[in-house]
Amino acid sequence: MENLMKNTSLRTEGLSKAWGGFKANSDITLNFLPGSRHALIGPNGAGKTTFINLLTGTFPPSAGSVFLGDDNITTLRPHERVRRGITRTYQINTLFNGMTVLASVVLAISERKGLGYVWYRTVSSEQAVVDEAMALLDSLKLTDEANQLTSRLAYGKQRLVEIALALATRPIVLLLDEPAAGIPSAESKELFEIIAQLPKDVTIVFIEHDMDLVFRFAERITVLVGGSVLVEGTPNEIASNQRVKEVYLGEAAHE
Ligand SMILES: Nc1ncnc2c1ncn2[C@@H]1O[C@H](COP(=O)(O)OP(=O)(O)OP(=O)(O)O)[C@@H](O)[C@H]1O
Repeated sequence: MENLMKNTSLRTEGLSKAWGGFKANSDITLNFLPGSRHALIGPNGAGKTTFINLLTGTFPPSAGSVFLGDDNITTLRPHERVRRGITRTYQINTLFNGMTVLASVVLAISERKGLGYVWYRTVSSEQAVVDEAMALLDSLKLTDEANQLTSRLAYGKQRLVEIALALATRPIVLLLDEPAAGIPSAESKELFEIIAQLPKDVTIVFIEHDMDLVFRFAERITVLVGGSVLVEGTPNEIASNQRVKEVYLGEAAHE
């Protein structure tokens, strides 16, 4: 199913996750504005990845709900959420070795279109799929790498291919879990510049530890501490918030 409702917003109400007695997420109520670039920040162990996992349906919440527009999607499974338009990337490399960049993206588009498992035939016969894949690669500055094996690419380029695969699902909301992790800082700035230029109808939620990147590219920032939302706001509001300075930015400065 193609996603036509690009103005749909993702939001949570009282979302919580406990592991035994430990509360990894507590009562998180957040609204991601359609088309915004929204950073999730917070100290290690603050619950950022847990929250992303609750949004994608990797595991069920202990309490609370996830809504996409008017639909309560709390009980939907991950692949059903992808079909609704919620797609993610991971902190770790999840690419298939032995495939070219183009073939990987063609496969992902074919999957979305219900043409999975016949991708060899698709490559030769479905020019539209190849054209879409090449346009996607162009938007991520990966045209020159189209025919290279993903395993041969520099790590930063591999992260971009992962974003291409996520975008191939035509997401309404793209969740990026530390997209620049492990990438040299010059390259990570380039990566974020490419992310910033992605179509404005895609809401992008990203976890990032590098505060320069966060304050440069985010339009909204949510600070999580100890599994709860400390504060949410514009970069200016976050930068001037005394509690954030005390519990997070000050701490980060001492790392
Ligand atoms: N499957 C699990 N079982 C038990 N505890 C877990 C599980 N997953 C996460 N946790 C715990 O929940 C807490 C929050 O982890 P999470 O990975 O969400 O934090 P984070 O903010 O993403 O941290 P980081 O910035 O280090 O990636 C951590 O203390 C972690 O050990």
